Amino acid sequence: MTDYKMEAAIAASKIIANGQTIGLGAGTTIAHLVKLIGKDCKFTSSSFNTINLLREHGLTVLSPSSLKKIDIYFDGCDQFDAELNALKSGGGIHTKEKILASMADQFILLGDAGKFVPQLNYPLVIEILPQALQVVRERLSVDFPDASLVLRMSNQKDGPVISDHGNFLLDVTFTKLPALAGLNTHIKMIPGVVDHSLFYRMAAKAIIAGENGIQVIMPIYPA
Ligand SMILES: O=C(CO)[C@H](O)[C@H](O)COP(=O)(O)O
Repeated sequence: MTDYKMEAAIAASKIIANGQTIGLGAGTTIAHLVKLIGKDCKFTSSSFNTINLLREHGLTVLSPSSLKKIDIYFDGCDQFDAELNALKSGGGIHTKEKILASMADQFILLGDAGKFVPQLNYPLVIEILPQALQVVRERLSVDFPDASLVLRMSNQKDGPVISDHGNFLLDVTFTKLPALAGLNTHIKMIPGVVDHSLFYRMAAKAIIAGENGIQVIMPIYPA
């Protein structure tokens, strides 16, 4: 059976040029890409696992805090739509991922064709300062009364998952995702919210692989 994530990673590896600074996110498609890299580049990553993999492959890893910009940021996602709005909820590291995506000349989404959906319907995750959990929950339950709000719990220890920044993660499932432009700013403006997992109109292109081969998708914004 064809490994479509590997196919997408192979296509992505051909874009990388010697001397570039490359940012990498998390997940299985990115792990394939790390194994394929044959260029003399510098790397940075938002992911503990990806950093370890880069080091195992003898690649140069820089701290994101030492950089102002990067040439390309490649990352997977849970879902994306025709505007290349992406939900990156599962990994719980969207805050760092969004910073790297914003630093890149090009943010390129990678994955199998199943990630491309007509309408996003995956849960949104919100990173919240612990002291603001109750007030943010209350605000969300008033503003989005139909949404289910679930504090992400650890299955490896007692208590909630703690983010890389010492915060909580709240998974928000909407019956229907509200209009994305408004949702993007509305959630971000709630005091106590660090960031949410909707990457609104940030990606420059998506490279996906499926039954029809490799597709490079550019964002289409309505007039
Ligand atoms: O955004 C993410 C998690 O929130 C990851 O990048 C995504 O899940 C990776 O997917 P895959 O393992 O299919 O490459």
